[in-house]
Amino acid sequence: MDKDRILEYVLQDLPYVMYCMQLARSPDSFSLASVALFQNVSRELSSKLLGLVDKQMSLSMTLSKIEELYSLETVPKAVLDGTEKFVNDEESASQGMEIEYKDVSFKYPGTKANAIEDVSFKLEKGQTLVIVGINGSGKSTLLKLLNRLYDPSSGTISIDGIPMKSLLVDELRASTAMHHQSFSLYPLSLRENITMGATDEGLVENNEERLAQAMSFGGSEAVIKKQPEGLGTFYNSPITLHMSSISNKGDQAFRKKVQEVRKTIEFSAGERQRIALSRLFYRTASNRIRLVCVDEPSASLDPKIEYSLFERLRSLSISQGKTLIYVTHRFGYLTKRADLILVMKDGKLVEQGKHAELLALGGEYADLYSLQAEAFMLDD
Ligand SMILES: Nc1ncnc2c1ncn2[C@@H]1O[C@H](COP(=O)(O)OP(=O)(O)OP(=O)(O)O)[C@@H](O)[C@H]1O
Repeated sequence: MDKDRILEYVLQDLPYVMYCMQLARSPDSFSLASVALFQNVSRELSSKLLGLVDKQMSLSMTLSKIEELYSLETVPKAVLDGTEKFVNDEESASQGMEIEYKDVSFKYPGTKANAIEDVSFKLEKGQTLVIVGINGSGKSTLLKLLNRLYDPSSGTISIDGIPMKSLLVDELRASTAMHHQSFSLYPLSLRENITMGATDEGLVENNEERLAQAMSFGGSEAVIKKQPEGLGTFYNSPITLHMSSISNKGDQAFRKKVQEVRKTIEFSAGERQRIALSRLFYRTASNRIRLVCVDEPSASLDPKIEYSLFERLRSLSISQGKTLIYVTHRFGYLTKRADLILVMKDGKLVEQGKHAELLALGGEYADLYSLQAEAFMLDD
């Protein structure tokens, strides 16, 4: 039996307890009518107290969630912030970002082996880099270091010739649009899920054209269209947390709205990917973004869709002068268009160059390339 029921029983029996006690103390002064009255009052009291307990519990749950949110502010940064300003205005965004890794090695905290070892390469402003290699070869790690989620264990990464560690992290991140493999969708409306990444001000609310383009480029138009509230549909809304005690009576229209919002959406992995990619395009359209990074969206996208995604990103990057880094398992179409290809193996950069140069080498790239039968079929 739960504690609410126990409390209810105790309060219901209270009049009889009082009656017996009073009877023992002064048998003449107590009537059955007063017991009935007392019972009515205690029933009222019981329901009020139960309501109060209910409210207090949902209030304390809400307060502890709020406390958790505020505690996020005090989570220490995993990397030390730099002091140098990083220019990310409209003019610099149209020039892209120069990136240089010099003898960079990195070991994840608590692990023994290096995830990447002695990696050196240079990417000029506005160029397209494609990183390839088998699973676990260190491709994602290269991007994580570039976003300063971690710092190299040794070696240096420079941006526009400045050591990355000396730049202000927030400004550097504000100039980068990054789609990680482990992206998240948040318990907000689909509109907010797409527009939340914008780094420029004043555009989040009212830029329908930019939003429509992001949905179209990211391939989420059809996914959003079939949702009951379109862009206003909540993705696994947190409303159940706060509205759990809403009564069955009350305003019908309000209850209907709450029920709509409470519905959870089931998205396939590919559909989730398309929403997240639309977020990337929305952010990329900002005039502060100088670098666009995409980490292997191929797992949930078929080859044709991945090619068109890459092509859109590439033409956007070229027309707007942004630097583009694309991590993929698929060769051919993508790598042929890259200014630079990095081939990773066991954490090492084993080959780098352009498609034709690497094919001529007859090494790792040529081996992997020859295994990509489906890429040949779809290649132009
Ligand atoms: N958070 C982590 N903690 C410890 N080790 C990690 C972590 N993330 C990755 N690694 C290890 O670092 C190495 C490189 O991983 P990384 O994810 O960079 O490879 P990848 O080439 O991107 O792989 P995939 O193609 O599977 O995405 C692997 O050995 C991996 O197990």
